[in-house]
Formats: sequence, C-alpha cells, structure tokens
Amino acid sequence: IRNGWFTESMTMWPGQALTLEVEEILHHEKSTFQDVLVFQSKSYGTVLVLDGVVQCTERDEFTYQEMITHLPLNSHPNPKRVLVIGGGDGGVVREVVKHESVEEVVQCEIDEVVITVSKKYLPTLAIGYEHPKVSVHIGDGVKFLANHSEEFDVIITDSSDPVGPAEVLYQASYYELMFKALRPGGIICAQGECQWLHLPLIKNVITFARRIYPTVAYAYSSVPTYPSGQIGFILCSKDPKANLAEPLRSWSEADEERLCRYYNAQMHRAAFMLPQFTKTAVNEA
Ligand SMILES: NCCCN[C@H]1CC[C@H](N)CC1
Repeated sequence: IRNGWFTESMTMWPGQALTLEVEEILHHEKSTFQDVLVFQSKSYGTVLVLDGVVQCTERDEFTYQEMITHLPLNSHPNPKRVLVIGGGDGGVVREVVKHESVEEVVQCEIDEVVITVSKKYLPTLAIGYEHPKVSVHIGDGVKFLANHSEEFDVIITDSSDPVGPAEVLYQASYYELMFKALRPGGIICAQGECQWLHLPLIKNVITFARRIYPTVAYAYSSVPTYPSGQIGFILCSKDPKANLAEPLRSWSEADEERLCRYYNAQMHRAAFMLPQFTKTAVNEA
C-alpha cells in the first residue's frame, strides 16, 4: 500500500493492475497458507486480499457469489446435498441456503484464518455460517473429496487463482475426485478464471473435463474488482442430456427481486453466451 492506495499487480496478468484507494488497514497477518489482508476501501467497502490478490469486496461480491452458486443449483432438478470447496469468506454458503430443496451444505476450507477474518470484518458474507444447514470442515479439499463418494448433488469450487494453495484445484485429478463424490445427475461449478487473461488455462481445463464429464460448459459474469472486470465458471454435469445454459428451475420475478442482486433467469442464460474468440477456444478444447 503506497500513499493510501492498494495495487493488485500479478504476473498472472502482466502489464495491468487494479488500484483501490485505502481508507484504513483493518487486518494483516501471514496464515500457514497465505498472506491475509483486510482493508476498508474508499469506494468498494471492506476488501479481502490473499497473497496480494483481491478475493472479494463488499460492493461487488454478490455478482460472483450468486452466479457461482445459482448457475449450478438452478441447473439441478432437486439439489439436496451441496459441497463447497474453498469459499472461506462465507458468501457462497450464504447463497446456497436460499434454495429450499437444499438439506445440507458442507464447506471444506483449507485456511481457518480466512473464515475467522471474514466473520470479523465481512459479516454480510460470513452470515452464511450462521445457517443451521451449514457445516464447516477445515482441511484440504482434495483429501476431503478422496473420502467421499456419490454423496453430493452439487459441488462448488470457490477458489483463488491457480498459484498457491488453489493450484491443485485446476488439475484433472481434482475433477476426477469431484466426479466420484457426485451423486448421479450431479453438477460441479468451479471458478473458471478470465477469458481475457487465461484462455489457454480455460481450454486446458475444458479439454480434460470433457474426458471425465459428459456435459461441460463455460459461463462468465461481470465483477468490477477482478482482473479485466470479468470472471468465468466451468460447469460440468454427469447428465449427458443436461443443458446447463437453460435454468431447470427458476424463482418467480418477485423471489428473484427478494433473493438476488445479480442473478436472474435471463442472466443465467446470458452467462453462457460467449464472444466469438472464447466460443472458438472452448469448441476447440
Ligand atoms: N469468494 C471469493 C473467491 C475468490 N475468487 C477468485 C479470487 C481471485 C480472482 N483473481 C479470481 C476469483
């Protein structure tokens, strides 16, 4: 942080950076896994940063949390048991419990410091932890999945970038583990990086995902404080006939208004409509 500004500049997105004006540093510590920083920004509310990378801000987190959750959940006919890998800030579990059909949400987060810090400084996200349907397991998602077979209807991988603790979550072996942990008809949704910055990575993940799952799709949404202002999602289904781009279930407009600020049935469909350069890359995968 220099003269009151925080800058996110990473080799993962060379030649560009995001800078946010800082009002106050709220917390800064090194956990076992990563550097954890929380600051009050001038215009984006409280900001969580891990190893120098913006994870979420109070102002725009809802776009990402709603889309990574409701794209898979509204693509499943009757989701009862949901697993969240990562998601330490609590935003995804806050969204999952909005689905009446869900009976249990299990979250596996490797770094307890992220949960503790989110409960203290990001209460509008960590509110998810207060719900009776939510149970939290502190540990490595890969190890957790290895001990669970055919248990979950939906698995959401709410991860940071493929550098550091989340690197293993972008490999074929991890997608095989999720496949094994899914019930028949199960769906996974993983943080899928950005079409402007990571097309080779996206192509690589889709290529191996297609060897494991019968249905694979890429979607994206607008998130101002993520690199290039967008983030993608990789969705896979065990159902060969699944059309992930068409919501199987949707709320009434009144419920959409009550429950979400970004997601609705139209945005669900729109998320899968890709610009030509991405569509070509995804089709070639
Ligand atoms: N719940 C927030 C999860 C973090 N999502 C990622 C953070 C880092 C970004 N470069 C990409 C999305």
